[in-house]
Amino acid sequence: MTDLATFIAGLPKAELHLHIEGSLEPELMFALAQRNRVAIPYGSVEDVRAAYAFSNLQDFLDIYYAGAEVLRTRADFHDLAIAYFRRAAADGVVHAEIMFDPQTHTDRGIPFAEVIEGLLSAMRVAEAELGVTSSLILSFLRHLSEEAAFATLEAAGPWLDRIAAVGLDSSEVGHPPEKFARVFAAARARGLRITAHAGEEGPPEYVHQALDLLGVERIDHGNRALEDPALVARLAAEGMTLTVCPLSNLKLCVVGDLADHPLDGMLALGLKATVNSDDPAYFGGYIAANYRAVAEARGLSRADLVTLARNSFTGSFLPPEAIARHVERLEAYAQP
Ligand code: HPA
Ligand SMILES: [Zn+2]
Repeated sequence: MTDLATFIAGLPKAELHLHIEGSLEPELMFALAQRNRVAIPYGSVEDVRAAYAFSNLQDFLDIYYAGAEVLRTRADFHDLAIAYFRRAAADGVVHAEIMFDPQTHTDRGIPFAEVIEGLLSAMRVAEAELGVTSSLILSFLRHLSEEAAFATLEAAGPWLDRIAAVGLDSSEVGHPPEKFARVFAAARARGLRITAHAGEEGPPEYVHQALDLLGVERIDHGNRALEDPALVARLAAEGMTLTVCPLSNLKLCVVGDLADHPLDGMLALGLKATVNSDDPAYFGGYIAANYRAVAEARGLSRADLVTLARNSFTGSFLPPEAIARHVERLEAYAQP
């Protein structure tokens, strides 16, 4: 490993923007297809990887939802999540807040219990064996209705004490946050924390709505907020965390080239940006690969990398004492 790669892998960090279904590697997709006797439209692992050429978010989502068809049982969700935790631990992740899309599964007849119990059992193993703590973010699919989101929140009822937050993902343009204002109010009333994808492909107005109508505590992506200086000033003044995903941005053509990625520009504007992997099996790398790629493309300093790691803890949904402990441990890495 290069010095930079060693430094990045050793830097304790939290991952705040990770779709567990997006960590389904082609090898596991094939294994689960066989185990569950599900047909998949690929002849080989190489065929799958070759299909991962996207020109926008929707191109990716079509393939991502098709891939999720192989996930059927609680053992599948356990195996999926434990594979992610192993990769994350090797990348220096000590805490992960993982999104899952229950509707992708319940709409295929998979019980909510199978999905969440499989994830929860992997989370217990990750903590006991890898020392990685984690929490769950239930993400509503925004291309579906408000009514369907309410039904999903209802289905989650027995597990609400094991779910940290709700989120909002899937096709952004045409599905503004305002569509889900009432569901998010209900989630807040049940004590859940709040995040939402906004400003990935959608306009700055969607970021305003996420703040004003959903009450988000952080913004997933947020790239297009940079088009609105007043919004940037507000996000900076409120100390709002942005969960930025450099390789995702490249693969979904949110940026044309990593050399033009706005990550360090965000930091310079006083925004609390973080680095995350989004859907690592589809976008070509886990969290350390994201740190490395953007660090090389933008010439980030070690101090910038420590700032990004610090932001990942301060932007997490961990209790304040745990955040303070993680931040203090980072001080050793901040020395020049
Ligand atoms: O990056 C994303 N954006 C929106 N929806 C998603 N679902 C998985 N990944 C994403
Ligand atoms: Zn995402």
